Amino acid sequence: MDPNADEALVTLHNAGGDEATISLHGAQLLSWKAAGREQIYWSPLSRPAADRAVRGGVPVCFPQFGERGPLPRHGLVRTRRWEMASFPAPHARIAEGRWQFDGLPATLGWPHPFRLVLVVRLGPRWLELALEAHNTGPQPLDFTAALHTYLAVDDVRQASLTGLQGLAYEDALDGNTLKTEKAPALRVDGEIDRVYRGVPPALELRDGNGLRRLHQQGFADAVVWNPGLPRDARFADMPPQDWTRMLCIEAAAIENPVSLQPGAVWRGRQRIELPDADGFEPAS
Ligand SMILES: O=P(O)(O)OC[C@H]1O[C@@H](O)[C@H](O)[C@@H](O)[C@@H]1O
Repeated sequence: MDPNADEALVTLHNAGGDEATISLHGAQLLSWKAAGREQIYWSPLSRPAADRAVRGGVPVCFPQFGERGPLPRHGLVRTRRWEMASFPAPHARIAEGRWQFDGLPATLGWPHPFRLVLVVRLGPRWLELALEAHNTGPQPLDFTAALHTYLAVDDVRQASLTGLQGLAYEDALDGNTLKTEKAPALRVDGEIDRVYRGVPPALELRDGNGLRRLHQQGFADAVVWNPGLPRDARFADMPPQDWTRMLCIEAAAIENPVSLQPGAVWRGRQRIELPDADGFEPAS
């Protein structure tokens, strides 16, 4: 990698031949190749640049999810350069890399100092992103956060997501009205933007290429988002027809913001598994 480039990329390789690529720009995972295919959507029109978010991959949203506060949408860290804190050993059974961001009031214009650490672990047919937030300041730190995962699907209209039935969700397309999910398997055939509360530890996404199981810990909520056929300039960074090729399933802490005391650490993670793929070994 060119260590001076804002978007400098690092690729993790594990012994089973899986790969994951992460950019220093936002510590954003851009690609995960496993079981012979790309598992993550990344827009071919997106270009990482200082102060610009990248459409696709796994943006880290912190310390504000969406527009639920005074900060830019999805917070302060997805558009900043992170540092690589430890490099992966080549071709280990589980490849691991660690990225770090120090949020300083002088550079962010936000009064609460913090440190974020993102650990990416690439196992046999699974990928885990673990986020740590450290309150390095003298006051309590309140935040919302998400791992905004864009999953690649062959056609979202043929996909189904199970595990949400019976959960309360906020429907952003209906003024954040609180509703209850009735569908045993959620199907997406256009725009959707929901925050599901109190999600179970595993959701299952099925599409023409098989099953992906999504585990989350530390994050109580899950966002399900797809823009449908994009209607405004905000999505100029994505080919319009690509809405069928992606579905965001985001591990999130939104409904109950996290309150961290000085010196305390919060941890949340999302793991995506391909349990039916050859070579799958569950995480230990
Ligand atoms: O275009 P952005 O800033 O990356 O946001 C994309 C989407 O992110 C989702 O998490 C939100 O629920 C949506 O409301 C939002 O449109």
